[in-house]
Amino acid sequence: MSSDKVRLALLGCGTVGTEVVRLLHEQSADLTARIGAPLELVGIAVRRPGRQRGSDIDPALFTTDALGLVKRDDVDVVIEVVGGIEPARSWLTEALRAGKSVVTANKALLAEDGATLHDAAAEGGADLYYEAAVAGAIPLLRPLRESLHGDRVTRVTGIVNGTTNFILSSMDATGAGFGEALDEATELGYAEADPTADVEGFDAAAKAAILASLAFHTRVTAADVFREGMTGVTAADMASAKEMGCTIKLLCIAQRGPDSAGTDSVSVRVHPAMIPRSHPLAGVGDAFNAVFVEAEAAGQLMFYGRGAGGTPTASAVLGDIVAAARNRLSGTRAPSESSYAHLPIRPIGESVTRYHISLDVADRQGVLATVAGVFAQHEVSIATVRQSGREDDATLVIVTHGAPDANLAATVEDLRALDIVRSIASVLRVEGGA
Ligand SMILES: NC(=O)C1=CN([C@@H]2O[C@H](COP(=O)(O)OP(=O)(O)OC[C@H]3O[C@@H](n4cnc5c(N)ncnc54)[C@H](OP(=O)(O)O)[C@@H]3O)[C@@H](O)[C@H]2O)C=CC1
Ligand SMILES: N[C@@H](CC=O)C(=O)O
Repeated sequence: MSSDKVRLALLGCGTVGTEVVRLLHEQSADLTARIGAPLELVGIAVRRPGRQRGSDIDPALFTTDALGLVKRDDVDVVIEVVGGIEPARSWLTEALRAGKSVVTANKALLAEDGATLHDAAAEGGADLYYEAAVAGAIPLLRPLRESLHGDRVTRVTGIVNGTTNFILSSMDATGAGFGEALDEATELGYAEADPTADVEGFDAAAKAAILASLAFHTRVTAADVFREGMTGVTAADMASAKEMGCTIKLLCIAQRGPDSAGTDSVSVRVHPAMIPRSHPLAGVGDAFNAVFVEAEAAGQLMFYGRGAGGTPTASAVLGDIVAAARNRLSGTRAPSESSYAHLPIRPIGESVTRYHISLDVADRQGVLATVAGVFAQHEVSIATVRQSGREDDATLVIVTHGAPDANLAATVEDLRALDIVRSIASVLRVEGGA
């Protein structure tokens, strides 16, 4: 690298990439002053080079040959904002092994096979930065990776998907059902044409794996994360949550602690849950993200902001570019990521949570005793019971004390088999509060 410039290759120029280019142009003088040398964008790889990008980018920069661009000798920093596993993994391992710094927003790749990227970075003595991969603009990974390294993080609870938070906030505010709220999110440009990754929790699970890996110094992949989407949350569930002084959020929860045999382990899960309105995450509305970190010495910390969108995400990418460029000029490297702990993953069956169960029952004599008996049989303690309706049209809403997921699953299975239980309308976890 010549010390007069830091040369950048950009892979992808869509929602995030276009904003990265705009900010690089608009903030060029400030960035030069902060880094100590100018940044030069030497090429942009895309699929369709002729496409209108909505900003005045020199057309000569575009190429469809991403690998060729990565391999260019004059490239110092590779910025990947394409997404997906392949070919992104091949491009980035090639760059890192060759000693080029990498900045990526690719949560799917980091969660599925982060180890390959970290190994390639170690092999090439190169920097791998990915602040934008979780919670967009919110500075979160650097605090976990650096500021909290003297502490022991015990739990991370977050709203890390903007689309689903918009949908659930709208259901809460208007009483709308899931479909109606999703249509609104699509109209306003929050939800993608195919919202599966968001509403089924895949996006949040990838982010949860990255957060857990950093928080607990261990390797967690997307496959280790228990995942349940939020498509089953109904207007009735939201109304029930309101009656309890709660709302419903799609949460990612990563916890460190002993498993049933007393071994230090981690559990990572993504699912909708009721939380009390007094919980710090309950007030996080619209498409905002927030992450609540609990550490032994620091106590409780809250990170809040915009978790998606081209400009907020580009802010995090630019921060990483500055860090990588400074390191190259000074011949230093980012603090390496520690994954020394090798903690086992605790199965979901051992997760202890409170539950809210809504049953449609025939209101015959003894129904309550029969239902309560099933809970007792599986050692699930009942905290409250509420009945509404009469005769063949009654609803029982039961809230439990904390119980292992496996016990609750067995309870629900046995309840389903009772002829007085016509249907189980919903089973939702309850998090936060006493
Ligand atoms: N959008 C957001 O709010 C956030 C996104 N991210 C992450 O950022 C990354 C980018 O997301 P986003 O900008 O929304 O995605 P887009 O789909 O808007 O853009 C993807 C870009 O990649 C290009 N591309 C796709 N395949 C290839 C290929 N084989 N070779 C070269 N270029 C290719 C596309 O080219 P073309 O334009 O020609 O089609 C496009 O420019 C993803 O990893 C995403 O998860 C992270 C946080 C938030
Ligand atoms: N689809 C994601 C985008 C950012 O990661 C979201 O809605 O949060």
